[in-house]
Amino acid sequence: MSDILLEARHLNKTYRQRTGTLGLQTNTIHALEDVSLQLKRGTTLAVVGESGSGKSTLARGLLRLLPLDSGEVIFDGQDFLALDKSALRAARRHMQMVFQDPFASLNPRMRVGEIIAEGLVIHRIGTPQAQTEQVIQMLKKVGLQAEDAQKYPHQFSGGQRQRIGIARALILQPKLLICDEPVSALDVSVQAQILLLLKQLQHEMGLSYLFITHDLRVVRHIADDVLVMQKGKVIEQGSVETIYNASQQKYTQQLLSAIPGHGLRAVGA
Ligand SMILES: Nc1ncnc2c1ncn2[C@@H]1O[C@H](COP(=O)(O)OP(=O)(O)OP(=O)(O)O)[C@@H](O)[C@H]1O
Repeated sequence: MSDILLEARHLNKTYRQRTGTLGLQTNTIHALEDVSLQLKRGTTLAVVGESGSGKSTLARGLLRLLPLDSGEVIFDGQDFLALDKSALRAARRHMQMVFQDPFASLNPRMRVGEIIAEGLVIHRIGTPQAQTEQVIQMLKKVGLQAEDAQKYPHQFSGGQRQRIGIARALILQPKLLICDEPVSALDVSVQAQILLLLKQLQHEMGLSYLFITHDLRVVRHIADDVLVMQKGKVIEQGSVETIYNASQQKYTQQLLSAIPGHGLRAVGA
């Protein structure tokens, strides 16, 4: 078994936008240009870049939630983009996503227990009783309580709602978790708790994370490796230490300089 869980090779994606008063002209946006990456099992790869750099397009392309123009995605040894419908459904069980806004991504009319159990129900895993037990175990794992299964999302704080989002994503025991700005909507003290929880769960469950963020402060706490994107291109990649201590790129240095305490050390160097 390869120690690489996810590999992307030369991904490209363009969007066409209608412009002009009558919308008769078109403008091509290169959202991904020759993007390649490798995520090692049990580790975290952070994808960093400012707004519009292509991070969400990359996440959605990797999951086949949007079609890519070209490139290859190898997930757990399989040519992911070539899988037929039933093989894709089976593989999707092993890749789950945690979203930025835990309120918008949780159905307000469903009880928390039902939200977390949904993956088990869709994939017809276990009896209703076994599903209930698994949901309760998962609630405890993410720092919530069994009684919380009966409540609705609006009864929780932002941080607790993100715990629910994480429980929902992990109930199927996936191999890969794609986290799309999972702490950006939270207060700084709550961010730290959620990052700590993600780290503990990674260790306990042997998870691999692709962690998308615009915030290099967060990266330092969670990532092993970092990939920096600008305007659809990978401009730098390496271990978190290399990127923090010896970034070669002005753009990365500028992102770093926005971190309080990191200073302007390297900018313009
Ligand atoms: N459906 C779409 N149609 C046209 N252009 C799009 C579409 N989705 C994204 N884009 C453009 O593609 C580029 C990359 O967008 P993307 O959302 O992937 O970046 P991002 O780094 O995730 O940004 P953010 O942090 O703001 O979400 C941007 O220029 C964006 O305007």
